[in-house]
Amino acid sequence: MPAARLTLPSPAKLNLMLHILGRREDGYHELQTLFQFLDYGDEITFAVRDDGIIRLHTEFEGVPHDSNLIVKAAKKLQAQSGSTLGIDIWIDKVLPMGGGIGGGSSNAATTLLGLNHLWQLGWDEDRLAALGLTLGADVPVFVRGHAAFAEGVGEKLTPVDPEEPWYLVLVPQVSVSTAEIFSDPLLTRNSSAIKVRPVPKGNSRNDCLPVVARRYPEVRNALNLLGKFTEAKLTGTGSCVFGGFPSKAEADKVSALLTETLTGFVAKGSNVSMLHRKLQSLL
Ligand SMILES: C[C@@](CO)(OP(=O)(O)O)[C@H](O)COP(=O)(O)OP(=O)(O)OC[C@H]1O[C@@H](n2ccc(N)nc2=O)[C@H](O)[C@@H]1O
Ligand SMILES: Nc1ncnc2c1ncn2[C@@H]1O[C@H](COP(=O)(O)OP(=O)(O)O)[C@@H](O)[C@H]1O
Repeated sequence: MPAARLTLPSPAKLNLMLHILGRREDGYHELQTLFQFLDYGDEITFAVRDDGIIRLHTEFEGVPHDSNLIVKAAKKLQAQSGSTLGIDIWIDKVLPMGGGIGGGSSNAATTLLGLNHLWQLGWDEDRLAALGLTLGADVPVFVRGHAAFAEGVGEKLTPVDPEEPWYLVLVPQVSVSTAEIFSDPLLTRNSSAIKVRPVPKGNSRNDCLPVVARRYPEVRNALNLLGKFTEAKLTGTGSCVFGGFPSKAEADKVSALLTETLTGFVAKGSNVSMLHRKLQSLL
């Protein structure tokens, strides 16, 4: 019998590269991207209720209760599994919203995996990932929990094991709308598909970067500042900017210089999500 209460991590992700290959008829874009997790994220606490009610107790600025991806994920799982149980949920939110580090998608995945465990549904990862995709393109990789090369709109995943450096992630104080970037006429949408695996070196660009940097001076500034110390990259559609370092000490050193004027954090890259490491430890 699993415990009726559980606290689980909800890690961030980085897109180590992101190429846009084209636009589908439904308006969504065909991508090739490399996802890696960070050992850094939110913490979500779940407590089972026996009356079927789903309630998120933590308020989010600008996100109504029923639009929150945590609530949406819980309601979909309850409806599709036929469970009569409910859940109380609290979140310690540290991940910036609209930062391209996947906080909302990660929260949805942690909810799906946490409730699968607490409600004893016995769903396998394929089923949870398929449900997750209906909530957002990035949810499946968080459900699977392994760094991955992603294709399609992000749902075709091949596990990969890139290096796991320490990262300094800068958080410009702007929220970038993914839909806005993907509808910009200046976006490059014709990168050729990479056919060989693993992705050859020299393919680390993010096709969204020129459009995001043009629209957001705060992002441009972060790229310029970090670029003085290491290759500075954009994750997803931004706003976060990151660079890799061989040790925590080196990342901390640059962080101390830059975070005088910019918000940021240092975290280790990880090919196995800390959510999955925690779930493994419960078995
Ligand atoms: C591009 C990525 C890379 O990780 O950006 P970030 O959001 O993380 O920055 C993601 O795949 C984003 O996934 P996600 O944030 O879940 O996007 P969704 O909510 O599914 O889509 C938001 C909107 O972006 C556009 N969109 C999104 C994904 C995609 N492959 N093509 C698109 O054109 C669509 O207009 C869609 O309505
Ligand atoms: N639990 C949640 N955490 C974060 N954002 C959420 C959540 N639920 C809904 N959202 C909405 O999703 C948007 C994108 O959030 P997020 O996933 O954090 O950014 P990104 O896709 O840029 O990494 C937010 O601006 C917010 O309106």
